[in-house]
Amino acid sequence: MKIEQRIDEAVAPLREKIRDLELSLSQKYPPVKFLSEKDRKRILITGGAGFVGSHLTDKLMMDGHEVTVVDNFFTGRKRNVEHWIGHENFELINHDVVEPLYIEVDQIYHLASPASPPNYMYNPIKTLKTNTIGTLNMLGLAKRVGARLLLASTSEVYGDPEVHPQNEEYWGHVNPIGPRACYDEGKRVAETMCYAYMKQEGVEVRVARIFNTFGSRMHMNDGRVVSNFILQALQGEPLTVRMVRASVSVGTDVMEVHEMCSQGNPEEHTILEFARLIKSLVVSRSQIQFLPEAQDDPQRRRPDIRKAKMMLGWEPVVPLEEGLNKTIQYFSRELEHQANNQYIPKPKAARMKKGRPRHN
Ligand SMILES: O=C(O)[C@H]1O[C@H](OP(=O)(O)OP(=O)(O)OC[C@H]2O[C@@H](n3ccc(=O)[nH]c3=O)[C@H](O)[C@@H]2O)[C@H](O)[C@@H](O)[C@@H]1O
Repeated sequence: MKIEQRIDEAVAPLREKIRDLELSLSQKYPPVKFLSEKDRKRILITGGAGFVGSHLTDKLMMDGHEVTVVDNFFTGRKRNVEHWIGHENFELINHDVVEPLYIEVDQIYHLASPASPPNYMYNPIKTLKTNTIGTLNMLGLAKRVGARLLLASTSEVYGDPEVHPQNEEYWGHVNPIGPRACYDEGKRVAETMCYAYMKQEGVEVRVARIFNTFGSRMHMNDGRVVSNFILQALQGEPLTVRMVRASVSVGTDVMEVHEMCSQGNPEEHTILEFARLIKSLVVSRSQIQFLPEAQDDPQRRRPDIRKAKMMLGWEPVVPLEEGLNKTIQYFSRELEHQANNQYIPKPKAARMKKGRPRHN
């Protein structure tokens, strides 16, 4: 290898570092409203570096509040909130909610938990601990400091529903020992804990049962249907259809919730329709591949959002195709980012003298 080429290779990572440094020095934050001391809240978001949590962080920061994000980065990523790092209203703490947390806050948005089936099934005991011990810790904090707490729950509390569409009065149909139980039952007991703290200790609680979501900042390995299909279509791989049931979306709407509400897009589509739609939006040549159904996979789900509409005036505002197109753009950029980063020369292993390595 020529000497110039070797120098170039050695200097490339330094160039990259200088560029990052320059970027961080010239960093401008998104515009933030000014709130008086009286209106400004100190808000804790557990799981605030995740897909839904980071969008909520943006909304509350831009509204002018002080936001503390707590994340253990199992599925969350620093990249999702890096545009706020250094802002005087923002703090990022690497912490696992399974351990107690002692801080002063006015409101808690408790979102910490893996949410996609592959992620929550990866370590079911940890998923249970996060949703039970983690929720107890956050409710304990809410009680101590007099904060209001919102729990991000899930339509999975309905299990494989026998009632369609699902409203808040339906108690659900969950297999308590099946592969999804760590999440379904974990969230069910988390809801139970919220209402016990409300009744016994007077803690103000809110519960949002969020249905299947997709949007920017989803992890590439999330494994939920929309991100899987988009990535497969973009990479020309077969779209893996396991089920022909209904699914729903909330795009990236940030929701305001009071009391208990089911929230999602009541527009219902089969999984095959999603596969075909995504394939055509991506203009992909991918095939559609039919796989066997997963165990305990719910047959149909659709939220009845009448209560959310009546009490909060909430309804989804992002049309399906618009949400899908934005998500497609996001994943295309992610794939590009990944491909570009592959060209950065990896640091070479330290050269060793010939002979056996010594261990001191
Ligand atoms: O629906 C919900 O309420 C819940 O959505 C997800 O659960 P799920 O809908 O099972 O998530 P997906 O993995 O996106 O599955 C949706 C459907 O698509 C199918 N699917 C998934 C992935 C895939 O590659 N192919 C495929 O056909 C699944 O078998 C399933 O029938 C999350 O686990 C929950 O956090 C969320 O609340």
